[in-house]
Amino acid sequence: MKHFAIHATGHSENNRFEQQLLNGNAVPALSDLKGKEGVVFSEAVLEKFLEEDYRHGYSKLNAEKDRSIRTFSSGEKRKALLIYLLNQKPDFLILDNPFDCLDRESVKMLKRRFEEISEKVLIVQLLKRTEDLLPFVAEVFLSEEQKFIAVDDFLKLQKKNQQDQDLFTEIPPAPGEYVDIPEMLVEMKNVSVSYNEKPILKNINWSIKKGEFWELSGPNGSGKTTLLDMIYGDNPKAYGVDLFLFGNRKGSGESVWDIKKKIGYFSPAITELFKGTHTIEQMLISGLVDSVGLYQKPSDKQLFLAQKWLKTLGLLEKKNKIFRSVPLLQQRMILIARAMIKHPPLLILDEPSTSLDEKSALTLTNLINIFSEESETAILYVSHRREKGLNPQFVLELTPSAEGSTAKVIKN
Ligand SMILES: Nc1ncnc2c1ncn2[C@@H]1O[C@H](COP(=O)(O)OP(=O)(O)OP(=O)(O)O)[C@@H](O)[C@H]1O
Repeated sequence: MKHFAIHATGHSENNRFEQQLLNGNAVPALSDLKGKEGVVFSEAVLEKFLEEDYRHGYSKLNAEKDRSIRTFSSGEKRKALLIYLLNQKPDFLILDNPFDCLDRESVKMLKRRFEEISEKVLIVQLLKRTEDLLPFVAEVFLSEEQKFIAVDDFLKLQKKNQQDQDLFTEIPPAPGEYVDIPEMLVEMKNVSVSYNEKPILKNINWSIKKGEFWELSGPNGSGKTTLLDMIYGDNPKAYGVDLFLFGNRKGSGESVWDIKKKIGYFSPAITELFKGTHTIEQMLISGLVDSVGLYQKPSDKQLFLAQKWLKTLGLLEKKNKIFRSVPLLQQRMILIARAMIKHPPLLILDEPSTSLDEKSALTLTNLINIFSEESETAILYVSHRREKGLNPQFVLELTPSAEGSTAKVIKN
């Protein structure tokens, strides 16, 4: 059986390409599959199950019936989906970037599993990262050129592409200065968290100071999102523990809204919040006023700053384009720049390179490194993938155990 991969880059103008493929239209090899039973492993399919769970309080993915699938960590949700799909005994399986959000061990385990099922089931892998390429794939279809090439030629091409990367050399200035920001932005002292008596985090001691660049890492379910949520969200677990944000104990004094004013935030999930018809320029400016989209006339100063960022990102000519109409990489860079534009005391980037190909991820890494060097912002970067070239000063590594995850600080 000949399996294949389809490579779509973040630069591709045609974001609907994957959808056409899933309908069996764009690639002849896929139209051969008509009449056969196929299943799709993708974020969109997962979302449907989550919605079902939201509406009916139950989803077919949920093995642990006493707990909503929505409370599973992102890795756990994906594993549950895969088990469900394979139980359908499909003729073919479309894997839409199956390793996004999974830790190394899970990736290894899944790769072995895919190898086994490839003996009976035809696999089509929608691929962004070369390192994710499944070993039994024979040919790669290039979505931009609309042609198949051999795997070896594909790997050579990717290597060359990564060398032709544009580098950022500077970032636009801060709009103003934050006053009364203490040296210690985040401080946790012996913080432990459990859900339904299951320990998740154990005695976490962690402090983030002004201007520091941190990476938060750990396998699926180790508690990264829980920690982030305690800082940025309104996770009730943040109250009643020794967690201090910008000098105040969380839950006393400052409101969540006041805290959010001092934090820039990006996670791929927020892209979904921007369903309106805002232009790229408006999207950037909305980062200065902490709104989802822009609903007031921008000042000259705001327009000037947006102009500088658009120039830095090479998007000046596209400033009046509707945000949702531009390619994935550009949407990603705009939302990350939106989080950076106010030079917040703390910038949180939650899995910012998800769904990007290698070259796009390098571009993003370069922007984050430069921002860290040239601004006074502290950065907290969360990811499973060790991005090539990313320069955090410290890594907080979570290691799961039966009593909850413990944390270790690694200095780079
Ligand atoms: N509301 C909740 N109720 C019960 N358990 C929960 C709840 N929220 C999270 N958990 C559990 O807490 C653990 C930590 O989850 P968390 O999402 O913080 O992990 P993570 O490191 O971000 O994982 P991933 O990398 O897969 O996103 C997981 O086992 C998860 O199932």
